[in-house]
Amino acid sequence: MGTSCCHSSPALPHSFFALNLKNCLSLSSPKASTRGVHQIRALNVKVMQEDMVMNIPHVLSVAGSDSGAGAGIQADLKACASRGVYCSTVITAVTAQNTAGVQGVHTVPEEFVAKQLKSVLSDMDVDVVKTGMLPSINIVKVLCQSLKQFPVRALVVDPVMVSTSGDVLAGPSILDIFREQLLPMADIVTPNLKEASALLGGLQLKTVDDMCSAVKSIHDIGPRNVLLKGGDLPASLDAVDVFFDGENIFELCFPRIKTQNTHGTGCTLASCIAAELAKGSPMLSAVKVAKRYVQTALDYSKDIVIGNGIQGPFDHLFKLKSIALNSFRQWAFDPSVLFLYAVTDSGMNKRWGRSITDAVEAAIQGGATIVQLREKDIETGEFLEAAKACLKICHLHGVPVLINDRVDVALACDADGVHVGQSDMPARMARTLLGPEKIIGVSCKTPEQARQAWIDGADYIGCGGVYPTNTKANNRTIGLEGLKTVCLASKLPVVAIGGIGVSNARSVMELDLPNVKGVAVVSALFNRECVLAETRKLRTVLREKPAGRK
Ligand SMILES: Nc1ncnc2c1ncn2[C@@H]1O[C@H](COP(=O)(O)OP(=O)(O)O)[C@@H](O)[C@H]1O
Ligand SMILES: Cc1ncc(COP(=O)(O)O)c(N)n1
Ligand SMILES: [Mg+2]
Repeated sequence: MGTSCCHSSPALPHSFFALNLKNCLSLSSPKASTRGVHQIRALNVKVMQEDMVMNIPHVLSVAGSDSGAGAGIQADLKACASRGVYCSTVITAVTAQNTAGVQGVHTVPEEFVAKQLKSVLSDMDVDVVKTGMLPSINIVKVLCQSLKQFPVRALVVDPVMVSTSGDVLAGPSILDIFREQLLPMADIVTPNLKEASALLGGLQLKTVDDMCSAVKSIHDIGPRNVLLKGGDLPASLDAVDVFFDGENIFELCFPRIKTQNTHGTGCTLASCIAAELAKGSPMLSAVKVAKRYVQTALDYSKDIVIGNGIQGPFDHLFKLKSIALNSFRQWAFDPSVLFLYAVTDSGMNKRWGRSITDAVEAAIQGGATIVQLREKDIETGEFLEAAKACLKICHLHGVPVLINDRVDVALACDADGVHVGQSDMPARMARTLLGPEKIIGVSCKTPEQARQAWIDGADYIGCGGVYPTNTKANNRTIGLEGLKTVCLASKLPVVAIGGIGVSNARSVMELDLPNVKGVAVVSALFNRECVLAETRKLRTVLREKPAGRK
């Protein structure tokens, strides 16, 4: 690795910050003076009189605005936010831009760029400056002056000249000042193929070998590290970026994602590098994380459609895909789905010679309103595949799917939620991992557990065993009385579970407890020859009006 001391001060995990704040004294190194950053600090900690305060890692993006919000300042804000880093902004140009290209550029006067720079840099503790579109020579000049006046710990330069759409964002007249002033101050410069070619006087760059020699020539201009991006290599090739730290060349090679949604990849990559450096990462790690991040975001967003042009933006927060998949689902959890709650059991299905998916399909045909996959004794890979297949079937019928216990499997297959027991992952932690919109159910036997489930952000309670059952070993039966006690103590909707079937489901419903929304059933559906017929029978029983009611 190169000479920058950021390489010799390994990053520490964030939990370290939290645990050791009281023990850390004066960990911040002095800010760099004129030439970029040799002193990337390992910890974002500073001393304020007696008290320790932790600075949130901070990137300042100096870039242009993209009205379509796929690239530029908007991409930088999203990338930093998703990497957990604060991002302030200095806007150098306002572009009229969409997925078809750039329709217009309005350059901000350099005096006003200087004013924005001063506002941010004189007040806030910026760790890393990341530059994007710098549309005039004078803007580059004021930026370089500001960096000398207010040194920061790292400078990431994305020498934006040509957008992914092929539009010119800074003309060739910018090249001299880039070469003479900006690049020599940079800790890393991240040109794409066209920009690298322009920096090298029009040199043709077509292969990875070309890229490997180009990074050395660009390094000679003065930046400490060079990352030459290969997004624009022929589509038949992998997405190869070449990194050079002054000593070693690294080819960072990832499979090319087949997608039109690559608008803003360059801005995002540079912002993500800046964000990782702001957290204290060494340069190569920052670059690797950034590349992986862009790859993952592209993969998640490969099928989204925003705009009618050829180059769409991608989703920095990796969420649009799951929203699109789950679009049948109501935004708020609807407790009425607990009505006929089918819980699978791999042992039972094996005994009857059917697959999980066949069992689930039959339960849905019979009228199940929600499905929980409770697979205690199969391998994770097999569980995940079965879960994906069940999700497809259930979603076709608008039926939500929950995963028992395995939050990892729920995340991996983008299930609708999880059901956790008292000895599984705490509901509060599951909520943190799954986010606000997923369904979380908790098994409760006591009013105290029910109260805790509410505090932890659960959506419903599974209460039982109401009747004796063989499905779960050492499971205390709480009876109808126990069910009543829990229900009266809780505001949450409840599904009754444990030994419930066609013969006794009505006694549960006839308790007439307003929060009992339905019954959850394992053996009565799946330990039978015909799952479809049993589910239908149960549905009929549940739908019967209580005696004496019209
Ligand atoms: N289709 C793709 N699949 C995977 N990675 C890609 C794809 N297109 C671009 N990238 C990656 O996105 C980043 C930005 O690259 P590039 O598009 O070359 O820069 P720019 O957006 O500045 O033109 C690079 O890490 C590149 O390898
Ligand atoms: C305002 C602005 N800045 C930068 C880019 C480069 O975009 P890309 O990351 O796709 O190369 C852009 N299209 N618009
Ligand atoms: Mg690109």
